[in-house]
Amino acid sequence: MLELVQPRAETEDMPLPEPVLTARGVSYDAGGRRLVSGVTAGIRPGRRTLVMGANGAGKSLFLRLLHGLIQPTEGEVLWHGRPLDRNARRAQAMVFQRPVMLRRSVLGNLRFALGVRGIRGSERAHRVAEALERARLTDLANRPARVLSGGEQQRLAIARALSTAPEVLFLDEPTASLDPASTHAVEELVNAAHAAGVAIVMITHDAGQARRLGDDVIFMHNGRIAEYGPAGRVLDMPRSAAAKAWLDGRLCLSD
Ligand SMILES: Nc1ncnc2c1ncn2[C@@H]1O[C@H](COP(=O)(O)OP(=O)(O)OP(=O)(O)O)[C@@H](O)[C@H]1O
Repeated sequence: MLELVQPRAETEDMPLPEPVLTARGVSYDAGGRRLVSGVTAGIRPGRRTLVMGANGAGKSLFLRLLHGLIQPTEGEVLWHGRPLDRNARRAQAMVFQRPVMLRRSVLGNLRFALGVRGIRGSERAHRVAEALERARLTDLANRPARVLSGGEQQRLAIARALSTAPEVLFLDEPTASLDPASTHAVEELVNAAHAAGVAIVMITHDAGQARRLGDDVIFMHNGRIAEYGPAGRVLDMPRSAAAKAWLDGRLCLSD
């Protein structure tokens, strides 16, 4: 029987809520290699889970598996205890390091994302206005989204994702190419989403960011979860050799 790998009540007195997403013994093979290997983990509602690990450790693949963008070779991903389906994916949103912008205005990008989910009329207008304000892009609403700066595009991508009211927001290194001010703006958006009850699953290489944002940290190594626990504990007192080495700057590649 598989044991769920998730933070025990190491520093918390409250019982843990049921995971919204569960990976059970998930493996993923491609190119004749096992790239994700036997990952078992639960993503809990209302938590910010930061996924860390060296380049090539399998972090992006793990997020894609959780979001249902790729299918496990072995094992399963469960959404509220049931197999992931199209409706489950619609209750989730994903933002990439290089945001995907439609060839439309800022406003058009927001309207489109809501329209394809059947949200129209005054509800859509309300959500668009809220997203523009949240992303601090109201003044740029009519500008083509593709001419925005990297930071502005990332704010738009996150606000667009949040406008669809997801239960889970996946972020794959959203601040990797941003300056400190833009990084701060993105972190504010992530925290606003967290305050609204959205479960956050975010990849970062930045231990400072993981300390600022993380409730939990999943540390990956060679396609496996080396460690999963409360962020402060994992970052300050790592138990796995891989996390210790990475935090000491000794683990540069997933070797
Ligand atoms: N479709 C594929 N076919 C073959 N190999 C792949 C495929 N997708 C990913 N890989 C390999 O799987 C490994 C894990 O990839 P992944 O993108 O998950 O790493 P990561 O931890 O997100 O790395 P980084 O921090 O560099 O973004 C890498 O060695 C990558 O080259």
